[in-house]
Amino acid sequence: MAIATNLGFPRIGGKRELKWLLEKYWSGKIGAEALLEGAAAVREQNWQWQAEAGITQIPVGDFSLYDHVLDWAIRVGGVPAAYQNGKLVSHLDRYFAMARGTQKGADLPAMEMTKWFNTNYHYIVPEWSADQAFHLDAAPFLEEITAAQAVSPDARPVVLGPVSLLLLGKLKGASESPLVLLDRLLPVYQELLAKLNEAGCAWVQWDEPVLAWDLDEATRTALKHSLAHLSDHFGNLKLVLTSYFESLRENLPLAFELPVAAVHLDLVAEPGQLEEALQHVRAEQSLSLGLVDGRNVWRTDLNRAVAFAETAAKAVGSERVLIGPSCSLLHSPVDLEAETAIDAEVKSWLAFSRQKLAEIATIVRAVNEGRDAVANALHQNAEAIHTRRTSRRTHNPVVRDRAAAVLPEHRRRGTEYGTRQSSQKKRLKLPLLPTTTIGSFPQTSQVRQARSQFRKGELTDAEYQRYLEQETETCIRRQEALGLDVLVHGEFERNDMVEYFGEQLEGFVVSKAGWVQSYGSRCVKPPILFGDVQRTEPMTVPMAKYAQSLTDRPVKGMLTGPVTILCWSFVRDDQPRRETCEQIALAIRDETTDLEAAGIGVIQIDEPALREGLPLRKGDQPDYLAWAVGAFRLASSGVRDETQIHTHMCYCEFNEILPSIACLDADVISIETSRSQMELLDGFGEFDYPNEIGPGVYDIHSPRVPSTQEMVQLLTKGIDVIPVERLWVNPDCGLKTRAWPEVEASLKAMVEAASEVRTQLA
Ligand SMILES: CN1c2c(nc(N)[nH]c2=O)NC[C@@H]1CNc1ccc(C(=O)N[C@@H](CCC(=O)N[C@@H](CCC(=O)N[C@@H](CCC(=O)O)C(=O)O)C(=O)O)C(=O)O)cc1
Ligand SMILES: N[C@@H](CCS)C(=O)O
Ligand SMILES: [Zn+2]
Repeated sequence: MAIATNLGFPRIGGKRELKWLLEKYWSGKIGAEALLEGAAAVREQNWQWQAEAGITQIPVGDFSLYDHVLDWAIRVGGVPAAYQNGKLVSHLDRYFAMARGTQKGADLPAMEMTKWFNTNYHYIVPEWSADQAFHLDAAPFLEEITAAQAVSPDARPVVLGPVSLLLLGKLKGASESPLVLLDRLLPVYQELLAKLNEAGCAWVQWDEPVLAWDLDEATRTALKHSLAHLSDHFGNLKLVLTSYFESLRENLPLAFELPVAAVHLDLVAEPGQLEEALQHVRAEQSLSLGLVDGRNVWRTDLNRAVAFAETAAKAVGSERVLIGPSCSLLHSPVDLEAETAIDAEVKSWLAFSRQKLAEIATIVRAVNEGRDAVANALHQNAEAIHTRRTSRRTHNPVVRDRAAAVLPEHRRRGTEYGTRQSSQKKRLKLPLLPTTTIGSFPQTSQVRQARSQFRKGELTDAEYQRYLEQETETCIRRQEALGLDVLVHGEFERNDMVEYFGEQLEGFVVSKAGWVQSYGSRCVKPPILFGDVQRTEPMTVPMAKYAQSLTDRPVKGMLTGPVTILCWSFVRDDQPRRETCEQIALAIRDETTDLEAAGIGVIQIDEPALREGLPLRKGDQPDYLAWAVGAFRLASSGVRDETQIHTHMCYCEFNEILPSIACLDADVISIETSRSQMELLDGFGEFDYPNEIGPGVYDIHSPRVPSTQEMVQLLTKGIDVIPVERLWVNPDCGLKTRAWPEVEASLKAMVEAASEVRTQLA
């Protein structure tokens, strides 16, 4: 009998219960007990939903109060020395100090956060030390297992394997790989396996997501070594080795060689790997088939999925087949049933997490009981798949003709950067080291509430517009008073920098409650890109014009770039991403040229997700970079020389893609650098980045107000690397998550720092 499994469920809760609990706890409105009780209720609900849907092996340990990588760092004793501070009294104080920093009692920054593979989820980067000692700290995990077993006896613990855990972290103060710590870490995993045996677990999900990467010999050896070493301690446990987001490719033979009871295949990333897996699966091994897309929202083609499952079952026997999603459902919204406003036709094409569970159960029944047992479900599914495939809404000839007519000159500015720079200098008349910000200003609860009231009809369109204009005007006046050189309108009208555009572009629908965790309590609601994309009217021009009408200083037009809109949306899977990106680029190009025509002289096109979209395998990267850069250039190059194009990037290591960043040919790029004390900028210097750069001089992720002097030092460092006439002064990223008092204080210090450095240079 094939088994229904799941690799992980969204932890934020159907109504973002965990978000509200966390934020209340952080603001002191509730205590630890209420937080933990509330979190346990969300976890329990998740298990119930999964069990009711017919999932036998429900995951346990996938839930987290903030981040599962942080949980595992702590479970193996990886609390950096600074956080072993006696002033952090409780386990929770320490946990959240590591996740978010603290200024209560101890003064500690947050640990580094970065992207989880190629997703928009961010994890906390474990910090290992050369003298790292490990010990098992898994009591809460074991308690969770007991609680899950009460819901479903075959609950399956999710363990982040030792090789991935080490490699996802950084070994501080050493140039060696964190894998040098592996032998010290393995006894902790050995102890954990003993506890899982004691708990009566049968299967364990052994996540080694690094298998999705190109692996060097050291990592391959580490995987072999770790599992060979631990296999003596498996006892009754059966390990399913899991990786996701990519096919296993050349790592596939290695995965099946390892002493594991099953290997998981992300068959959404690459269906073709099933055939190869059937060649390598050993007689005693099972196959875990990731047939339901865990990170997108489309209904699974069940007839096709069942055919795959049947092929596997025929080859190895259905008792050796596990069926599940391609990856954890962490990256999917919770429940499509909550969506009462999505267009009925599009809704019939969608499946969120709860619907995906039902799909898994249907595939399993089809394999175990025969297709007839689920004939209705298969029939309905086939109809939905057919209407989606043939709908006119997914094929707009006007859009397709326009995309087909794009010529190389549409991706080139009229002249070289040097010529443009002099036209822009003449027009903008900016001082040396111009100061600016990245776009958003605080999204206060009043701003969000006004939007919420407008949506509920409690504010009229005119009232809401007036409110937004007032906020914008206040923001402009504050920037003028601070003495910033290039202003922004503040983005008060935007719920999110991608969803806002999804709401306005044809080819998208937006959900009401399709939240996905981005980091900690912060969530995003990716718009759903189902069809051909077209702009029906200007999206940002009226607000940009209004903001510019308030001041003599230049106000930057603010757009999100095509690659970022693509990466942060749920994107159609019926055509190559490059084609979809090209359509978005054309829509943004229209907006760019309309902003220019409206008199906006500086236009920023944000591309913070350019790096995130990079394929995990090196061999696939050049192709992606070529079309992604091409899309940005298509979006940005329809303007005249004197119109200055900015771009912005954050949350990533840029150095490996520097040549592509230079190819974007933006006149100015602002980048996140302050957390690395401008180290990132060294790459730009060494590479001899040709255009202007604004390295972030302060970290916007923390409420801490930086001093003028520290920013003077950072700028001085910047001048060592980049010619001063090409340097800009700005924060790391937008200020939407911050509060006004700290924003004003920080920007005041930033403007002072720029002016002090100008004086030093005069
Ligand atoms: C730059 N980042 C972004 C990423 N991805 C995006 N799609 N967008 C990004 O900006 N990835 C990388 C980073 C991740 N960073 C962040 C930072 C901040 C957030 C965030 O603050 N998210 C908000 C939700 C934002 C939103 O869409 N809000 C809506 C709905 C607001 C809401 O909940 N309204 C309540 C009432 C609120 C009240 O009364 O106060 C309601 O309707 O019930 C809006 O503004 O209209 C969050 O809260 O998590 C995300 C990623
Ligand atoms: N313009 C956006 C970019 C965030 S990456 C902002 O300022 O929030
Ligand atoms: Zn940013």
